[in-house]
Amino acid sequence: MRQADEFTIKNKPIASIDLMEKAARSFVQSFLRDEFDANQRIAIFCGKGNNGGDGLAIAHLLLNNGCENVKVYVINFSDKQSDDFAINLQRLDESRCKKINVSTVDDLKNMKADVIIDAILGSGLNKPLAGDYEKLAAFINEQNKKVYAVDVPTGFPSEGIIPAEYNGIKAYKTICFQRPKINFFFPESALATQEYEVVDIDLNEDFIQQQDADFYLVEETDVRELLKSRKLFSHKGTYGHALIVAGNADTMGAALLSSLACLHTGAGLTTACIPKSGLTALNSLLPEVMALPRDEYTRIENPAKFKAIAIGPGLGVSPESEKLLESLLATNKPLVIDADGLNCLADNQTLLSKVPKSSILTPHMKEFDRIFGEHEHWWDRVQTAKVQAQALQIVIILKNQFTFVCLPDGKVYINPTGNPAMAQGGMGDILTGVVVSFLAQGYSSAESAILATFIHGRAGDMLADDNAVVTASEVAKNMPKALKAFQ
Ligand SMILES: NC(=O)C1=CN([C@@H]2O[C@H](COP(=O)(O)OP(=O)(O)OC[C@H]3O[C@@H](n4cnc5c(N)ncnc54)[C@H](O)[C@@H]3O)[C@@H](O)[C@H]2O)[C@@H](O)CC1
Repeated sequence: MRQADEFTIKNKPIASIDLMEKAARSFVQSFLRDEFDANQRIAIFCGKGNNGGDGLAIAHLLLNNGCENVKVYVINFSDKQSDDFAINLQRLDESRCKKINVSTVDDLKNMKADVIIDAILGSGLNKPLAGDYEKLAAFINEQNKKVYAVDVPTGFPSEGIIPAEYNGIKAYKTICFQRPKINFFFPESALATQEYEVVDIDLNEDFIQQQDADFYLVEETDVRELLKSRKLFSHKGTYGHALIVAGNADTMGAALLSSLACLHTGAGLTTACIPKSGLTALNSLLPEVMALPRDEYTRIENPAKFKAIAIGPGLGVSPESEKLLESLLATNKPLVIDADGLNCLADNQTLLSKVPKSSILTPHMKEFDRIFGEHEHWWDRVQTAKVQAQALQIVIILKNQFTFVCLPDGKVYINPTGNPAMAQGGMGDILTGVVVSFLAQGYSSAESAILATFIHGRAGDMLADDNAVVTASEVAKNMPKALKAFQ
């Protein structure tokens, strides 16, 4: 973003102070949509860098928009100030805005506010808060008022490890500029902001798109570009045969859910390899799905006849499961490995090096740590996933509210769809069904992983518009609708 700021300033042409003004205007537009009440007391805390400069411009704009009770608190903990902060301070001094200089937190004894705007430190944060800054953050948090953070809450790192003992400002909402910060996608960000909104500040989009980056946010346009529509004269053979090796006597539901999702995302044929005890359930609930009955001696004969194979949901961890997995690994054909398939890898790490290239692993946090080691911070976990995807030349779908799809070339795609209404058992099983379905239809492993996570979350989002909780089978059955929206 910093490079984009510089590029925009050099090439647009736009002076940095005007870019700051544009950022402030975008912030105010969003803030007033949420909070407009001309009588509210609004306290704006401004540091002396560009984040503070934004805060000063915001004060000006709020006054011009009818907010009469705006007070600016200039945080004077350092002598350093940015040029644009100085320009905006001069402008503010010439206005009727009330301004208070804060040299220590004690200067805030009489501070009263209904809403607080945090423009103390932004993306320039280069070390954890300490001393007066830490005290100030604690003071603001203690006010128990709605805090709107400008670009990023003070003390919250935009990238890198988020300390478990977070001591920065706890924002009600963060209004950030042009792109979300990577760290907003980690669960630890809930410590710093309840929500965030991204506002456009007219940075040069072509430049941003051209940048080589490690992290990409998947957008609807990407999905639209990747998804192919079903063709005239096509038949079931066109869309591939998927095999799902899953289920056990007491976890047959996982196999059924995976198969259901595979079916509803368009694989030409779906076969479920399940224990004999599940055949009645499969035949009565999913008549379109074929069965390959399994006992402890079963090996998949002629795996080459399947276009794509998934193994793991509800499979159980046992020597038989491990042997079955090992036999599939030996085919050297990319596999989708989930749940107990992953647990077998964790139990027998020698299998990891045998995972065929372009296979797709779909672990949640615990499964991931069982295989690749404990991680205290999500930032580190994602870095490990990135490194392992490259080292093993596989795709790792690291599941979370925002799922990270780590590709063999080192790129990480962040999936923005999905919601807490989907936090229920079986959701992972259906994701596996969607991934193997796309793989069977001829998409590459990377494409299958990106498309599956997006469509899976989107199908859930559509249902969550009208429902507080959505079940895995409902999400699976909503896949055709989610897909149709992209045709
Ligand atoms: N042209 C631009 O660069 C734009 C920048 N914008 C704003 O500028 C912000 C970034 O501004 P700056 O780079 O000036 O940095 P900040 O305003 O975030 O921070 C100011 C200075 O604080 C110091 N600092 C860092 N960590 C500290 C700590 N823990 N304790 C005490 N001091 C610390 C650093 O020396 C840093 O340069 C963005 O977050 C955004 O709000 C927007 O106005 C959009 C345009």
